[in-house]
Amino acid sequence: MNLRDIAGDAFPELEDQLARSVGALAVAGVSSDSRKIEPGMVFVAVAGAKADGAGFIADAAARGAVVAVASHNIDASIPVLVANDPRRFLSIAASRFYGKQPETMVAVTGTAGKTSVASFTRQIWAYAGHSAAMIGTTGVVSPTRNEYGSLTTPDPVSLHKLLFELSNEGVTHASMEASSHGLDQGRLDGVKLAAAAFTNLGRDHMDYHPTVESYMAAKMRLFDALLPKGSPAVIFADDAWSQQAVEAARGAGHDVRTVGRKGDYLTLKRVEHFRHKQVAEIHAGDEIFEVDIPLAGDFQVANALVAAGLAMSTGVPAKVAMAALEKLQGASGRLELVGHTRDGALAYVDYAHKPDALSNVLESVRPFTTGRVIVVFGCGGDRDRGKRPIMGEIACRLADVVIVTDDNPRSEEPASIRSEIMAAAGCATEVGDRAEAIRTAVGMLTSGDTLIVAGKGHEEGQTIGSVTLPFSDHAELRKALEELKP
Ligand SMILES: CC(=O)N[C@H]1[C@@H](OP(=O)(O)OP(=O)(O)OC[C@H]2O[C@@H](n3ccc(=O)[nH]c3=O)[C@H](O)[C@@H]2O)O[C@H](CO)[C@@H](O)[C@@H]1O[C@H](C)C(=O)N[C@@H](C)C(=O)N[C@H](CCC(=O)O)C(=O)O
Ligand SMILES: Nc1ncnc2c1ncn2[C@@H]1O[C@H](COP(=O)(O)OP(=O)(O)OP(=O)(O)O)[C@@H](O)[C@H]1O
Ligand SMILES: N[C@H](CCC[C@H](N)C(=O)O)C(=O)O
Ligand SMILES: [Mg+2]
Repeated sequence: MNLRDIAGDAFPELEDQLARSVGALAVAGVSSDSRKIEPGMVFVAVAGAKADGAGFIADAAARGAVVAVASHNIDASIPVLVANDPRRFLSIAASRFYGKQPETMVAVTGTAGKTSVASFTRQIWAYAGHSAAMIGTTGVVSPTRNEYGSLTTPDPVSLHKLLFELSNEGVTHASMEASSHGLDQGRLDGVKLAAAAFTNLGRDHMDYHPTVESYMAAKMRLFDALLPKGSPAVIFADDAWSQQAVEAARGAGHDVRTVGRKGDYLTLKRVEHFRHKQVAEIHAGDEIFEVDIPLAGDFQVANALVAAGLAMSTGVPAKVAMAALEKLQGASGRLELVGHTRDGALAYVDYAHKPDALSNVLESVRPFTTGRVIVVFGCGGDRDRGKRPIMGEIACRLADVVIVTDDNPRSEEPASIRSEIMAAAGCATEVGDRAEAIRTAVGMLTSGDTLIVAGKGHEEGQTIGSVTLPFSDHAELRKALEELKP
């Protein structure tokens, strides 16, 4: 492949530059990280949060890059092409270089529920007989893979390499999470979407997005910049931001399909909560279904509806999608029942690490808790500080017992993170060591209580400073429950 081939016709500003001999250069790959450059590759210089890629062109050239792409002209030993938006160039070039992706791809955005929706969509497709994969916070799941991941939306080069591989492995359907960082940084540009979805909007990532409006605008890029005009846009109807999402999707010319109590594509008429399942009456056009969803938590019904909407919008009949909901497995660490005490108190791991998620999960378990709701949680270091007191207040308002502990303090002083939470959590006890906090909570459990260990979900480490030590809420919770048994 030559440079002209991987740029295609998406960059009018490059046409003259590519018409010269540089356009015919054979290209061995593309990367925005000079440390990953191998001979013959294109280096794309992007300005990031920590560094400016333009400062690494010399390093890339020394490692064998044949050409660089940047936002402005820079003197270098290799030709430098000037593109309006190097991040977009990176994504489009990666998609053209790898050239293949599963035929049916969907993406879901929203503050909470992305991983669950992506996972449920994969499960519904698989139930309908398709070879299906999901890509998200918990990693990659496909008929042949179950790999742990680090980013919710991978960087464009890793993403397109992965899509190429999945496609070669026979995967025809793939669902992915579109994080606001991913959308803002154009990581999904070049993915050919058949449908897209929105779950909800709450406070998150205020360290990255200056205002909630700009956070919403980043999410809406999924509809106004990525989804091809006229495609199905599945929108959860019962969130405070639903109407705005509907308007954004309609404005972009999409086929809007709302789901939820106020939904018109899938309408939730009634839901009964049981300890480990919920029975929902769902209307799909003229058809009425009574569905046993084998998961706890109101929010899982919302996620199941969004996933069913995506599956139906990509060809799965309503009847098959509804039958698949009865077989759903929760995504790892999302209100996941880990065990119980001898007298039946339940202990869950959950990934709530932002205010709305925490209030949702605490409210979800209340209906089936005859005793106390006990919560153990902390807040990550080097992340939005504003959410700390908000989460402290929510915990004390919605739980009966609150233990504040550490959750990936990263470069921050753990005690000062805890004290910012404690400032608004007068009811709480502070136990810094997370394993000890979990043991303390388990020791308090009596019949009818529910314990939620929130914030880390599927994570397998605790990052203190720059070191990540092995740590699993599941394992610590199981150990503590085991120790209790005589
Ligand atoms: C703030 C943020 O989103 N950073 C992401 C971003 O990095 P960046 O572009 O800002 O990079 P930078 O470190 O400033 O460097 C600028 C450029 O110089 C290059 N460089 C740097 C050093 C060098 O020697 N040579 C070189 O070429 C870098 O490769 C980069 O291209 O692009 C990188 C590649 O795509 C990501 O790995 C990186 O994720 C960091 C590790 C991260 O922690 N991101 C989190 C916040 C994130 O993206 N989270 C979301 C949402 C999570 C959720 O709520 O679900 C996610 O999608 O995971
Ligand atoms: N639809 C929803 N509404 C509100 N809260 C939810 C919803 N779905 C999930 N949650 C809460 O958010 C947590 C994370 O869920 P999930 O991993 O599916 O969301 P996510 O959007 O992928 O989150 P992240 O951005 O952290 O990857 C759950 O453990 C639960 O506490
Ligand atoms: N994708 C999110 C996950 C946060 C999970 C929580 N355990 C924390 O470390 O804050 C982030 O990196 O901000
Ligand atoms: Mg996720």
